[in-house]
Amino acid sequence: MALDHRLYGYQSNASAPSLRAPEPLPSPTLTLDSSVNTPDSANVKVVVRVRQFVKREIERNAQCIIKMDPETQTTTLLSPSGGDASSRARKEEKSFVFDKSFWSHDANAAHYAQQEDIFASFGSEFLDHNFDGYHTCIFAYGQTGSGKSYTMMGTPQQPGLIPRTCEELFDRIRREGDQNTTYNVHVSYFEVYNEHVRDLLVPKRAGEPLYLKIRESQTDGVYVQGLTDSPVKCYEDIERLMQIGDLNRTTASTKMNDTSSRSHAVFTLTLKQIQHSLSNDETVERTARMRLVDLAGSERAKSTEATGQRLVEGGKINKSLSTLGRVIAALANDGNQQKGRNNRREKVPYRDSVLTWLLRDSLGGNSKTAMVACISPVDYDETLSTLRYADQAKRIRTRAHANIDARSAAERDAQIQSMQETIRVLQSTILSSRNERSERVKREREEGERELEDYQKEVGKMHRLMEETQLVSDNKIRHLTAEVEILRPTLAKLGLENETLKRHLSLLVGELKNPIVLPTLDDEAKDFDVHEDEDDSEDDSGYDESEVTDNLAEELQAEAAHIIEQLNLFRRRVGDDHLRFGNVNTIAEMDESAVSQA
Ligand SMILES: Nc1ncnc2c1ncn2[C@@H]1O[C@H](COP(=O)(O)OP(=O)(O)OP(=O)(O)O)[C@@H](O)[C@H]1O
Repeated sequence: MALDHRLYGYQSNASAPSLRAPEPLPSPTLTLDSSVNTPDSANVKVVVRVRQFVKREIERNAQCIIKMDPETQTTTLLSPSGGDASSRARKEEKSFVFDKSFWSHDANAAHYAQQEDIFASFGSEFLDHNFDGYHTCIFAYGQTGSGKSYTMMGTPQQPGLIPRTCEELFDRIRREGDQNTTYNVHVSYFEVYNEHVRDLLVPKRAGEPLYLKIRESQTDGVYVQGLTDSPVKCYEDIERLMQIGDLNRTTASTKMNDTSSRSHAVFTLTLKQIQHSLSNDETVERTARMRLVDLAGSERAKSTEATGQRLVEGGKINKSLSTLGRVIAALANDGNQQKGRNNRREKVPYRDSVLTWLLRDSLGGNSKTAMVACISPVDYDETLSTLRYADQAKRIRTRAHANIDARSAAERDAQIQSMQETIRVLQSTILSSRNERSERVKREREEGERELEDYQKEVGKMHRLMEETQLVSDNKIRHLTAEVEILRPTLAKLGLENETLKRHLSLLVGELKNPIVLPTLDDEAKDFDVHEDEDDSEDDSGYDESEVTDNLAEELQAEAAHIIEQLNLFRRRVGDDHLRFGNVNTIAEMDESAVSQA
């Protein structure tokens, strides 16, 4: 698992009941391992899954033409029986080796792959990458009705990769997360339908559908403008959003599938881990984006018997999938020839479809990517086409790097300020272009609109940054308050021990200075002779007990002063954060209790 506890440990000596003052509380050292920012070049991981027969196939007594070898991970497409001699000759047996070949055809088979097996084989590994700060993408590809939605989303009884990834994400944060790190998770969900982007988290409205624009920026790459990006605190929040999204997704019944997805659906989780250091107020941010894509299925009009709207949809789906095919082929070829990046960018036809344009980074850039090729157990041609796609995808190499950013609290504040300034400039530009009444109005209006969009984006970013800063601060306050609470009994105990020792010492010093001498019988006999010599009776041993006890008292006082100094340090740190971010009640309470303890 990827969470590195060396970075997170925060030790407290509070439980050690000794007279030693506690060590200054160590803050975790935030270190950036330079190796994590070296791009990690790796091949796209490709797995294949064959589903069981569906009702219509059982009814027509279909024959399974897929064989899988769990040892070698080979998937074999068998030549179907029946048909004429020329078609049998054309449909010969073909074998392919993948990272995994999942046999989900026959539930009684020893190597039967359930939903949890798919997640365990790479969903979990991809989450490790996300916690390390890498972007990932898993996409399901295959003909209509081959099991893509079942694999990605699943059913309430048999949840697929998306719900399992989300649940495991929050489980890990709960199990392994630590108090020096703030975890911030956001979810977006959109579909590409007939080459248009629709936000699946916004309810469908009557009338004109609301399509979103695709834009590109230097800092954010290609993105969907105005897409809902909902903050989520727990798995139940995501579950609710998934339900909204699935209700909004465009599906229809076709001859090949009762609930056929008519769009490509892109579910994105963004995980931001902000790790803070109490000693220098620095933060290290790891930002990872997980894209989980359920593509629409390729389909043959002959098989689906689609007409009208369904036929148009099918055409668009096939067109974007064929662009995806060309992108995969170009990237695979590029991976083979090991050409430079600039060369790659020119050749790969990302811009030829909305889907490939949006997935550009996931397919050939900064992402660790996996493809699940879903196949039906019966259709030779469609399955061969899917297996060929998958075989090509194996050769694609992506170059992922960990998205890690270290900055001080001052830099965070400076960034917020600079954003405020950008927003101010954009606001005034928009206002002045609105007031302008020249012949260039149209062009300027368009520019104004673009500026307005930039403005809205900047405002959104600034809000996010402020929200994160607030979360980090709350976390630090919680952390420091907890430390003070842990130290409180030790401090009280030390105070008591200190008082008792002081009393003992003063008694001891008093006794040494004025010893009480009880008379003995001999003394009584000599009773009258000793008085004159009393003041001269000095100890000549050289060991001055009063000096030792004085030293001890000084040491104890110094330790007590050190403890008080530590407490004051806590108060100052907590005070700083409260001054910056508010919460007056708590600091007042802490001040009171700290003063009373001191
Ligand atoms: N591994 C599996 N085990 C059991 N049933 C499955 C499995 N895979 C798919 N199915 C069933 O097969 C049918 C088609 O699956 P699904 O809707 O996931 O296909 P799809 O590839 O998403 O199709 P489309 O591209 O048309 O949306 C569904 O009834 C689904 O429940």
